Formats: sequence, C-alpha cells, structure tokens
Amino acid sequence: METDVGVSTSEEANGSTVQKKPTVVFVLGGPGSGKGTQCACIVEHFGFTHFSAGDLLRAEIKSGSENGLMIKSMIGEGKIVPSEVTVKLLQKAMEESGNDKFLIDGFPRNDENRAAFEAVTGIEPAFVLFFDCPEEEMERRILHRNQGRDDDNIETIRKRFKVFLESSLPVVQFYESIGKVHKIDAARPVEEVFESVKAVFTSVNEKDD
Ligand SMILES: Nc1ncnc2c1ncn2[C@@H]1O[C@H](COP(=O)(O)OP(=O)(O)O)[C@@H](O)[C@H]1O
Ligand SMILES: Nc1ccn([C@@H]2O[C@H](COP(=O)(O)OP(=O)(O)O)[C@@H](O)[C@H]2O)c(=O)n1
Ligand SMILES: [Mg+2]
Repeated sequence: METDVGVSTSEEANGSTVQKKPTVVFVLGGPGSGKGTQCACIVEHFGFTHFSAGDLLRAEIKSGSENGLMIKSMIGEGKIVPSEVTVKLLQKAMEESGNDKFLIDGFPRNDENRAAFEAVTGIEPAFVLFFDCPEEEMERRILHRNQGRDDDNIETIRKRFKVFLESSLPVVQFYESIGKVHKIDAARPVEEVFESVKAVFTSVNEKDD
C-alpha cells in the first residue's frame, strides 16, 4: 500500500487538486566515499532534508527497540538489514519532517531495498548521486573517521566492501541503465567534490524551470 508521506496538494486551473509526490534523491557510494559529508553541504545550499539509513538504524539500536539487537548484529557483520525495517524508518522520518525534498543516503543498498521502497512509498528517485572512490581511499577515510562506530574496524570494513561490490553496485548499475545516475569522482578534496555536486543540482533545477 502506498503511503501518504509528505504528499502536498496543489490547485489545478480547473479547480481539481493534484497530489505531488516528494522529491527524493538517493545518495550512493561505498563505505567512506563521503556520502554523509556531501549531504551536509547539499542541505546547506539546496533546502533538502537529509536522512542517512545507517544513522536511522543506529538510532533504532539506541532507542532499545525490539529490533535493536538484530540490527546491531547485522551492522556488526556488515550485512544489509531487512528492507522492511529500514523502509519503515525512512518512511516515518519523511512523514515527520514536514519537508518534501529528501536526500536519502546509503539507501537503497540492494535490489530488495530498492523494490521495497518503491512498493511501499510509490516514490521513484528524481536522480541518483553516485560517489565513485577507490577502495584504498575509502579504507583510509573510515579508519580515520573516529565516530566510535563498532563497524569501523578493518575486519568489518572488508566485509562491507564485499557487500558493496556484490549487492550495492548492481543497484547503481540499474539506475545507470535508466539514465538516472550522476557519477562523481569522490577521491578529491571535499570542496572539489562539492563543486561537482553543486553543478548537478544546479543543472537539474534549471531543467525543471
Ligand atoms: N573528499 C574527502 N576527502 C577526504 N576525507 C573525506 C572526504 N569526504 C569525507 N571525508 C572524511 O572521510 C570519512 C568518511 O566520510 P563520510 O561522509 O562519513 O562517508 P560515508 O557516509 O560515505 O561513509 C569522514 O571522516 C570524513 O570526514
Ligand atoms: N540501507 C541500509 C543502510 C545501512 N545499513 C547497515 O548500516 C551499516 C552502516 O551504513 P552507513 O550508510 O551508515 O555506512 P557508511 O556507508 O556511511 O560508512 C551498513 O554496513 C549496513 O550494515 C543497512 O543495513 N541498510
Ligand atoms: Mg555515512
């Protein structure tokens, strides 16, 4: 069943109302590619609300929810949490936000994530940002991240890279096949990466005008 998340209505010239779906941009890239960092910059410049699927899952563990232990053990193994859980958290966050423009970071991470989000919300992404970064650089960044994350250790990092290659890259390839991916070279300093990101949002806005 489709959700009414963030749906706003507008008056048509003939007096009927049309429902407008929220704008969603998926922000994808390997662990440590800089998704969270760039999303913070995008929020400042383009009025989006940012949700990181990983952050929502970590908050769910902290809240002491009944799924907490399962989520904690899956994150510890670098595995992808069942979509049912993650999509519900994203849906709730969007409903409570009051905004209708969302950056969703670290999701969809596999085809099940992708299909479940579309089935539950009825929303397809406006486009997908893909941060392309070599594994050695991502590894270096994660090992210096210092956010106290249990999964930022070398053993789990390797597992996460494997899951990224096997399950997440195919999702990027799917969106590429329908022309929705903007690929960004993420192996540059934050400001340079953001220049490329800005160019994408600006050109998309211009097309919409
Ligand atoms: N372009 C960059 N160059 C160097 N370090 C970066 C860059 N972007 C992010 N970082 C750092 O790398 C680490 C991972 O970034 P983060 O945004 O958390 O990535 P992700 O959300 O994709 O895992 C953080 O410590 C961040 O400060
Ligand atoms: N869609 C998602 C996103 C994250 N996760 C879990 O959360 C972990 C951390 O995700 P994250 O997006 O915060 O990690 P980074 O890519 O930011 O390093 C993943 O390795 C998965 O175990 C998930 O199961 N499903
Ligand atoms: Mg992140």
